[in-house]
Amino acid sequence: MAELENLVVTEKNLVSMVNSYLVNEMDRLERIRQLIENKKQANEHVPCSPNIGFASGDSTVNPVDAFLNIKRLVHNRNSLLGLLRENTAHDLLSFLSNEVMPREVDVNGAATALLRLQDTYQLEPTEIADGHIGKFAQTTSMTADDTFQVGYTAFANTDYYHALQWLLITKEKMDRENGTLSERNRSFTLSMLYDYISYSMHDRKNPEHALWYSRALNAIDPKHPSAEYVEIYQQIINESGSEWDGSWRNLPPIVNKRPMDGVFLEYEALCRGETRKTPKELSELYCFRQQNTPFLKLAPMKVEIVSFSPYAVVYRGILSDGETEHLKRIASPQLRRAMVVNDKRQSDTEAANMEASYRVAKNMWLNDNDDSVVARISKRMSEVTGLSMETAEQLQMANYGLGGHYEPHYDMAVEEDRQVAELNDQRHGNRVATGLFYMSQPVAGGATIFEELGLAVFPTKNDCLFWYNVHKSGRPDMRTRHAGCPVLLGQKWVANKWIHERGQEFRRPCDLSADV
Ligand SMILES: O=C(O)CCC(=O)C(=O)O
Ligand SMILES: [Fe+2]
Repeated sequence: MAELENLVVTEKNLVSMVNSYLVNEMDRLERIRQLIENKKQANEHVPCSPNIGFASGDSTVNPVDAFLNIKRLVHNRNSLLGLLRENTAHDLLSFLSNEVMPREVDVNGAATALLRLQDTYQLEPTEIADGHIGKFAQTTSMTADDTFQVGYTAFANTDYYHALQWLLITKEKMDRENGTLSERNRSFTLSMLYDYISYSMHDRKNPEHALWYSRALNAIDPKHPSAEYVEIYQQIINESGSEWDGSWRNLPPIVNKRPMDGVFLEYEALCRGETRKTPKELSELYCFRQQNTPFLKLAPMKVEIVSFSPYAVVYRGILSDGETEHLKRIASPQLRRAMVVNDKRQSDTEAANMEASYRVAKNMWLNDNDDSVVARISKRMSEVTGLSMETAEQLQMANYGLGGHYEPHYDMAVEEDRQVAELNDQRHGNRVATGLFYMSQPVAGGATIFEELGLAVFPTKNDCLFWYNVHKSGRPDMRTRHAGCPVLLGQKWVANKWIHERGQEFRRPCDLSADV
């Protein structure tokens, strides 16, 4: 998202580069035309034969003619070769190969992001297709070609639930657009559309509709490889005892329920702000001004408790606008696609730093030694939390992508195994606490949610959400499972400060009871 503004500039640059390419290219073609024109005129003044100079038979071999002809031919050949080889597209080609230019995978990524937003925020696909982002914004309406791209992306990912929705919208839009957009201007054909709808209908258990579209495909393109499915669908219908009479009017209603496997319903509800806090629980929460150190006496911190157990607070206004903007400015050029460590969903051999669809963001790290603002923030964090930052990680800056999110996860290592042992050896113990700084305020979406706690915190710029990931005993607190919801509208920038166990022995001592 941080790069989208640059893309607008990129598009403007592209237009001006294509324009100057066209001017150069027309000039080059004109020079080729003139060369041939001159040649034509020159030929008119030269006797037809034996102008090559080496004519056989009885024609006179005139050495001067021969010299002139050879010279002219060589000269013309070189000029023509030079003009043909002149590569005026060179700059344009290298611009188009530049990594800032979006590629096919980005179109697919953006389409997948729309589908994620549709599910999480319970948006109607028809509304999205007409350019409505919930109640938040109205933008350009999509054409049949646009909605086909979304449906096709889902289809290619074997997500037939979304594919069916978006392909049917495409069909409807196409019927409405008839005449204004010819097939030549579309990236798909009617056969493709009927083929994909038919298969999606079949997958979503609508055999009558699958047959209907298969027949339609057969009618327009009898040689299409999928046209033979007509018989298969007919058989499925016969075996199902369907009472359909074969007419369009009596087609049964389409069924297309969202498949629920791998769906985090709790997560999505919290993202929409449907928290599970009772009025009583809410009434117990409070805010206070923290003034327990000499520094804080001079500059009290506004603290808002959002959960008592595990302890989680929001430090209001812990950053200034100037600091936030400074950090985003220095981070922007270095943002790279975020990797996840030790991915549990992969086999051990693949477990390394990797991209994952469940974490869609770009990030980079800022070191205390590199920048005085970064160092100042660490110091302030130590002041308000009472914890040592000696063993904390660098500040991780992250900018979420289109529909960017981070699915439910723990920040600390949760297994009493090699992972924790490694952390103890090299990384100063487990991540005892997290400070999540909000560096921007998305217009909609992008909450940080805690599934177990039924808690959703919506980002507010310059604030920091802080919580303990482990009990005082050092045991991981499994209630801290949390997620970053997809951004519906606007920008989401965060910065993570992960604080480690070593150095906190006297600041947060072990308690007599294990799980406090
Ligand atoms: O962006 C958020 O709200 C959560 C981010 C997060 O949990 C993380 O980066 O570990
Ligand atoms: Fe996290």
